Amino acid sequence: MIADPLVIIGAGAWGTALANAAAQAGRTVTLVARDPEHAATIEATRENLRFLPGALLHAGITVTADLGAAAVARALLLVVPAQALREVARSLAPRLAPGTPVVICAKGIERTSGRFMSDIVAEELPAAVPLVLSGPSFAEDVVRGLPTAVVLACGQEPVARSLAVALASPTFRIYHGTDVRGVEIGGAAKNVLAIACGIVMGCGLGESARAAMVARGFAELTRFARALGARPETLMGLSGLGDLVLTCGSAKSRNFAFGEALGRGVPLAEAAGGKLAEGAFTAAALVAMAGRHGVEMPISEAVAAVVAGEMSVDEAIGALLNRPIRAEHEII
Ligand SMILES: NC(=O)C1=CN([C@@H]2O[C@H](COP(=O)(O)OP(=O)(O)OC[C@H]3O[C@@H](n4cnc5c(N)ncnc54)[C@H](OP(=O)(O)O)[C@@H]3O)[C@@H](O)[C@H]2O)C=CC1
Ligand SMILES: O=C(CO)COP(=O)(O)O
Repeated sequence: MIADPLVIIGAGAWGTALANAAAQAGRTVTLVARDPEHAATIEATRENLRFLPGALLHAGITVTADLGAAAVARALLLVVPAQALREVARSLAPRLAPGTPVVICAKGIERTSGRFMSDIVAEELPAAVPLVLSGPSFAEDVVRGLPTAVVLACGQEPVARSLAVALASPTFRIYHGTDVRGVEIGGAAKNVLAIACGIVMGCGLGESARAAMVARGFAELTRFARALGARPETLMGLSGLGDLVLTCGSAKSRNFAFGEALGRGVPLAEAAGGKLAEGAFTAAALVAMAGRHGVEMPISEAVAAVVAGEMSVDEAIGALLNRPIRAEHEII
């Protein structure tokens, strides 16, 4: 597939890291920032001081604030927060050539509509070919060229395969697949579960509690995915288990760090420390969707209640610890 020029919308931490990874893979990359001043500073310093300091941009990357760059894109990466994705997709609609592959890199569910990111792209960019990229990948690792593996899913298998080849490198291994729903569920739900693990650690409940939380979190995420028609094996892969293990086990995760701060008693309004914790926005939508499908997600429900200010951290922990004793695989 011809993926040049590759246009990346969103010059935050992940957009910048992906720009470097794609340039390393040989792509011609344009990185589009929202703020012209931010774009000019990155272009001049070759560093994204605001979101990813300490990493130099690959020489082949052009930085701009002009969304019009999307008009010549042979492939486009959408790397803005999940709650901004619709607005950004809508503004791209008149600019994008029909049939352009649009890779969703945000991990979340739209709060106001309860829609997945691929549904939003289908609504706002009906002529595009939607793909979802997800998996264990901290921007600061990827931008340094540390190795990881992610998954790229598209309903059209040949598009997923050829774009994976176009964007991959030995240190940024991209597997491909067709289970778009499964891949996006993994990315969205793990953020909520990472908040739960952060709370556990912030409260000092210990590593055993965290491991139990990961396992029970994985159980509820798999139940949810199955009810929504995703393939269970997708959730056992990079976008489910892989990313869950990463973000539930590292304070480098903003979702985990947010939960950890809550667990330490930092007030809700300050716990994210000005950083993006996607799970805080996704939790309520995830739980509502689970409810509509008759799926029990007690950990996600507890996180949703805490981030909505409806339950204290102690009450949420108490509610989870005092659930009835059941057979391990009883809840469906
Ligand atoms: N960071 C990571 O390691 C990874 C992140 N992701 C996902 O990628 C997505 C983006 O995260 P990340 O890059 O880390 O976030 P950052 O907070 O680092 O950056 C967000 C970027 O989006 C821009 N933005 C915010 N709102 C809008 C809007 N309404 N219109 C246009 N641009 C907007 C911001 O621009 P401005 O500066 O002008 O506000 C900023 O450049 C999230 O869904 C995250 O879960 C996925 C994998 C890894
Ligand atoms: O998705 C990520 C790593 O795969 C990044 O996690 P955070 O958004 O929690 O930092």
